Amino acid sequence: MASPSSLPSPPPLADLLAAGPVALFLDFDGTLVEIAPEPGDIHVPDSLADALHRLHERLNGRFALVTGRALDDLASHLGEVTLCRAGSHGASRLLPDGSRLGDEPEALSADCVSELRAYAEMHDLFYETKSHGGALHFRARPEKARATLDFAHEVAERHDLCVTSGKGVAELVRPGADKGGAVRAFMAEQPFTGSMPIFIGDDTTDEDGMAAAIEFSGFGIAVGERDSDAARYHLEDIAAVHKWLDL
Ligand SMILES: O=P(O)(O)OC[C@H]1O[C@H](O[C@H]2O[C@H](CO)[C@@H](O)[C@H](O)[C@H]2O)[C@H](O)[C@@H](O)[C@@H]1O
Repeated sequence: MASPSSLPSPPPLADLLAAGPVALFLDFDGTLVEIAPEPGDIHVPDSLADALHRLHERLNGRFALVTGRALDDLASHLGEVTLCRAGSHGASRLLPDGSRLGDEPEALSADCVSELRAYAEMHDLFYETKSHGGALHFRARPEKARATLDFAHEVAERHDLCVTSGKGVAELVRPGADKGGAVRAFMAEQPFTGSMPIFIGDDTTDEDGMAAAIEFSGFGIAVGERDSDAARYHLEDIAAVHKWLDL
């Protein structure tokens, strides 16, 4: 596990592009936009969507957003985009024209959602309704982190689900929902095939995306103050990400 301070800064993107075709996979919360107290509170600059479309052009279409948010939620913050994007931790994937890449994942059962909602209410947590999962947010109640994670694992076992844990959150998802799956799915498509993937992210869920980038001879860039197993490089914060990408 590498600490942020032990990882170097990445070479300039222009140098990497000059050496050969590069594909960029970008996380959203904590990488492109600042973390906020609750999921709906994020501030997304009006200029961000246009800047990402310019980046998509610069990379000749080898560009994808890969987020834990559901894609409809992403669109409610970023607007409708004509970019490759994977939501619900990589399980729900769209191409720039809006056509689907792979199957749409199933939603959680009503029973499971009721159980999660009841737990959130009882323990004063924020419950985030998601298209293909259910998230228990304990950012405002950090003392509840351990118990919430234990509860999430117990629910996952009973409902044949998995748990993804991120910054202040435990989420129930369908098995196979991870960001590595999104990287592999896009890398099998033109214009990504044969390029060197770079995955940039700030959270534990991004480690799967970075590990998948390594499978294709690429690498990961960890953002912020989190130790990383998979990253080769480090960028200090969101401003540094924007600067490196020239957004
Ligand atoms: O993969 P990402 O794009 O980083 O999405 C991960 C989760 O992001 C959101 O939660 C996180 O950001 C919130 C807003 O800043 C913050 O309040 C929360 O504590 C963070 O966990 C989103 O709500 C989740 O659905 C995503 O899975």
